[in-house]
Amino acid sequence: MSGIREKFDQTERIGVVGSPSSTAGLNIDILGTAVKKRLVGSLSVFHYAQDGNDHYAMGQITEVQMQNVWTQDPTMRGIIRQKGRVDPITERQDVHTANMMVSSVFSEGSTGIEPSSLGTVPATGTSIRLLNQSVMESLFTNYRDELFYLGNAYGTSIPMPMWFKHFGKSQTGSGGVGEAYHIGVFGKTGSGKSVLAKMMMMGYAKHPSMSIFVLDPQGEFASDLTAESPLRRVMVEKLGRNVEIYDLHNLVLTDKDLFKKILANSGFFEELGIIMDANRNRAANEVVKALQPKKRSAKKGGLSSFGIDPESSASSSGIALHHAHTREAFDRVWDALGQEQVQNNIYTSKDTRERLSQNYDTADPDEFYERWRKITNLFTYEQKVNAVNIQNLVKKIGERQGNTIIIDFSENNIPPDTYWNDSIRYVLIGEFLKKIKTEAEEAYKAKRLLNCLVVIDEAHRLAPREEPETEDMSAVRTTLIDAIRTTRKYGLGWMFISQTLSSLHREIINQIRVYVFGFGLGWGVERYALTDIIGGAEDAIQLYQMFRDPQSTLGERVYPFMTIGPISPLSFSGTPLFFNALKYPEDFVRMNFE
Ligand SMILES: Nc1ncnc2c1ncn2[C@@H]1O[C@H](COP(=O)(O)OP(=O)(O)OP(=O)(O)O)[C@@H](O)[C@H]1O
Repeated sequence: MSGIREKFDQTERIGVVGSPSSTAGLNIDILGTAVKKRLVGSLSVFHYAQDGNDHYAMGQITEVQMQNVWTQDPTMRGIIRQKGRVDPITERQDVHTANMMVSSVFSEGSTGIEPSSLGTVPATGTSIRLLNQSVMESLFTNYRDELFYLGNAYGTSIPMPMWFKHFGKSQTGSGGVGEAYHIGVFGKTGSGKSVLAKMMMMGYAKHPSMSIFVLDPQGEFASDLTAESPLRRVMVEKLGRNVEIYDLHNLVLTDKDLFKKILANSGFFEELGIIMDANRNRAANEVVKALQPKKRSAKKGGLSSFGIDPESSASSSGIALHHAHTREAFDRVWDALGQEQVQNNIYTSKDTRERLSQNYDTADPDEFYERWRKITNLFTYEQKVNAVNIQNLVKKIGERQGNTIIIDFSENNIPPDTYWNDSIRYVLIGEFLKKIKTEAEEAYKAKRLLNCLVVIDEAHRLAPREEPETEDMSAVRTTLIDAIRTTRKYGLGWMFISQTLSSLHREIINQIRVYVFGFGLGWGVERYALTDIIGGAEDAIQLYQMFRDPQSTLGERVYPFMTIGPISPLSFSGTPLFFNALKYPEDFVRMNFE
């Protein structure tokens, strides 16, 4: 036997089961010896018999109440008002009660400790004790290698056991779930959510078979991994993972339609007075046609050689997209835009066509070439270190398991000669999302699970609840929602990091399985959104509202979180758990990697 009963008997008794209680929530009468303890958030445990076996039920104390009926009597009130206290009554007659939310139950049978459930309510008078590390260790001996720590139970110094199982098929000892979880990490700015998301990422990174892909619009993960940071030390030195970081200095776009889209939206045509969407799109088509092989001289490949055949660029037959940045390519395009037939294709009405013609004649080609070069630089391999296209980059998560790939889309990492704006950022992210989804589908068709976590920072910008302002943003939102709906069963999970719940698309929130809430969502619209998710569990909301803003605390900062979902052996009933994040990096690295 595990000796758990002896250890249990040695733990501190804080109260007894009181009445009324139910399997959903227990009422606890707090013992006089425990009323001066900080109990809210404490992990507590009780022993009871169910189906002839010893059972241990665990949970957190969510609320402590005090009542003294004597002091509510009007006469007593009067005396207390004058004297401040009535000795036999004030304090002595105080009755403290607490609510305990049971989050997990284990039974001790002949085969050892096994998960069970609270199938009955223990008798009044059943002792409630404070869970200590020694009991916890006995309970989880079988899972010891899988446990991972993000924090201590709220308001205590007891580490809260958690686990981050990979998304692949379960092999002996590797504990895969065989499907992915979508995860949401929420909290207002400064609540510590980015740090927590990184800690969770490291939890997953412990599995050598799991790939991690980070879409990093702020460059936060990238900068943390480039420098000699704790994150880098853990990922590279301790876990021996292959970490690759890419930004626009490396990325090469290859898609012809993407080129048309970017060109049409780049302002290039506006400078020629081509304003309306439809006309700009037609103009972009004409540009692409101009780069294609001329019909009479086309010897090989025709359309299919466009953008694919690296040898074709200099030939008169066509100019490959990755050579479009050359002056030769531009001259050909510029020349085409001056032709009457081409202008006819852009504008059907005579007036507008003539205006275009005039604008063209007075335009300075050198100036236009400068603009052209910045756009086409997105599509070239030249002068790029480790040049890689989106397709090949995404393949890295499928071809070799255990890769960690970070794509930095931040403003401060744009090469000087490259055209860049928010719209392109969205278009690029959209391309990544589509390719990632395809990669997962292909793996699944080949009877593999991708076993990959995609981390998306600033998720509310990519999938806002309100209708996005532009078509590009709207397309990204649709792609993202579509991807997360379908990829779970392919072993592809998404971790969304966001400052808000209320402005993130509902469909994303609905698909999330593991929620982590940091400080700052307890009021106004955020509170509504939160209540919606946790099903109106008032106790939990009240405890969540006691969280203090880490940015305005005196002394050492604590970063409190509430989590719901299958990331802890302490919670398989879906009840929220409360913890304070471990001090990062010191305590976190020591607890998990040393
Ligand atoms: N567990 C922790 N231990 C020590 N310091 C922490 C911890 N969590 C966060 N911090 C510190 O608090 C600050 C804010 O944390 P973080 O960047 O994670 O917040 P955030 O909620 O992601 O904010 P933003 O939305 O602005 O990115 C950082 O300086 C970080 O180093």
